[in-house]
This record gives sequence, C-alpha cells and structure tokens, in this order.
Amino acid sequence: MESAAVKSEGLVIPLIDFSRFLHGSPQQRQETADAILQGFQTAGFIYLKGLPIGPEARQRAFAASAAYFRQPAAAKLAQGWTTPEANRGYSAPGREKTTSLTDAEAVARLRAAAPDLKESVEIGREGDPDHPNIWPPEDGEGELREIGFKSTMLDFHDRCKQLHVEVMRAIAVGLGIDEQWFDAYTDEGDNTLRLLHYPEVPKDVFQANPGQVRAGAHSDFGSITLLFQDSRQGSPGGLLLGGLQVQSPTGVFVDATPIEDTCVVNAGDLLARWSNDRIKSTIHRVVEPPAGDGPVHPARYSIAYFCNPNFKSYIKAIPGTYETEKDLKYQGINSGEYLVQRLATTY
Ligand SMILES: O=C(O)CCC(=O)C(=O)O
Ligand SMILES: [Fe+2]
Repeated sequence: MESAAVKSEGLVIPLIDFSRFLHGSPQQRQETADAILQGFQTAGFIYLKGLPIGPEARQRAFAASAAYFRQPAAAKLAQGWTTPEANRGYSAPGREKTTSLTDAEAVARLRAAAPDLKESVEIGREGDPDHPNIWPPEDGEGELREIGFKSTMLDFHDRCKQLHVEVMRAIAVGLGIDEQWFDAYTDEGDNTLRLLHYPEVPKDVFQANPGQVRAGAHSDFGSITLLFQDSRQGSPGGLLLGGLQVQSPTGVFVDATPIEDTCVVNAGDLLARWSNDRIKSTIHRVVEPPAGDGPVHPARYSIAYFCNPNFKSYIKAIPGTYETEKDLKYQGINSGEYLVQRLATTY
C-alpha cells in the first residue's frame, strides 16, 4: 500500500495514497490515517498521492505563478509585502530570510551574508476586511489578465483549504479522536498561499560561496504545509529540478526529491506544540539542485500552502496527546498571535 519516498540517514518519509482515506473502505481509511500520523510523528514529512487537486489545477497554478514573476520588477515592488499582521504581497530576493533563528539581529546579519535566492508572493484568505489581498492589476491587456491570475489563485486556495480539512481529519482518525475534531479550527481557512520563484542562477555562485542556499534552513510555523514542487512547465525539458532537503534525526540534510503528481506535506511548529510534541516540525531548506548541463541552474518554482488553525482560535493540547495535565509541555496560545510573532522575526 505505502512505500518510502525518502529513506536515508534514519529519515523515512512515506509516500501515501490519500484516495484510500477519501474514498476507501473503513479499514483502508483507518490504515491510511495511521500511516499519515506515523509519518508526522517520525519524519514530520509525508508525500501524498491520489489527491483531489489534479494535474490540471496544478499546472494552471504554476503557469499563473510564472506569469506573475515575469512582471517588471517595479510592478512587483508596487505590490510589496507590508506587515506580519497582513502577511500578503510580494517579497523581492533578499527580503525574507528563512531561518530557525528567532533573534531579529542575528537574522539581519545572516541575510546580509548570504541572501536567499528567491522571490515570493503571499496570498491570504480572500475577503478579510482588515487585510485585503494585494492583486496585480488585471486591467488592460497582458498575460496575467489572459491567464486569469486572481481566479486561478482563488480556486487553488480553495482546493488547498479543503485538502487541509481532510488531512487534519486523517490526523484525528489516527489519534483516535472524533474525526471532525479539527473542523472548528480549519473552517475559516486562515491560510496563506505562497508562490515561490528561485530564479536561474550561475552554478559558480554556489562554488564562490559555500554557504549559499536558495532558501535557508527553517521549520514552518503553522499546522501543516502543502508543498507542490516544480511543475514541468517550471523546469524546461520536463526535468523535475529538486533542491528541497529535510533534516534527518542525525542532523544530515537529505534530498526530498520531487515526485510527479504528489504533494509534500509537513507539520509546522504550531501543530507540534498543539500535539504536545507528539508530532514533529522538521527543519528543511532549499539548496543548489543536482547539476545538469551548462553553466547555469534553471529557475525553480514551487507553491507552498501554509495552513493554520483559525486565527481567532485558542491552541491548547489536542485530546489524546497527553495523559494528565502534568504532561503538558506548553501553555495555551492564540493561533493568530503566535503566527504574527513568528513572522515578525523573519522579515
Ligand atoms: O520551495 C520549496 O521547496 C520549499 C519552500 C519552503 O520550505 C517554505 O517556503 O517554507
Ligand atoms: Fe518551509
């Protein structure tokens, strides 16, 4: 039923057919939920196949993402990321430094030494009256309008929101609690869709600077992240580019190679905390991809969907993750406040 997508240095990341949870018999459903929970408890990462988000929706999103980043630099800067509270808009290369450091000064020093070679744009829940999304202008002519950038992203956001609901249900089934236990935390969809573009880069940049990465080592903040790696469109010649690495229990970074038509799902810090550390939030990064021909690495695109418990919800240990109050490792915390605090240190 299930196989390992990655198996190295004590890191085993399972490849799980999610259609067996969505459409399988009660037994297949339970087995799949168990495998998912097990993956989150050991590696903190899983690969899912058999997804309700099919290749077409995926390709549309990647094509629209590439078009977004083709806008002139000045246009993108005019749609710039503003505040941790809003967490929406464009970040130019070097703007964000993903790291596990929480001290703002240390992050600033690191950013100056080896800026991440990426640009990104964040799209939050549409319709939040306090924090409207920052859409590129679609008036007049132009590629973004033809592609229907906004409608494509809203559609993808919705599909990912639903997948978040379903993966959290699988975790609930795995934990043996009410299957709908998390629904009251996932229904708002306070999630962030992030489009990422790692521009093409001469290989000697990595030779000249041994610390150079495309995205620095970090863990994610929220509940889970749905990560879609390289589409064919994003990598010329149909080559799946790669570069994502996940830290093993022994501290070694292991390649999490892209697998066609799968989505990588990893647990974030807030889910680790919420589960009283039963679930792991594992450090990962993006490095120089495996070498192809020529002096330049092609551009890489990825799409990360950062899922969070509803911002207004209070997060204290999930039932079934502790025996008595004495076992609780963390105090309760408000979801939105926790995330804003974490974001404030990376930008
Ligand atoms: O681009 C990738 O494959 C990973 C991106 C990532 O880890 C993040 O944005 O948090
Ligand atoms: Fe990440």
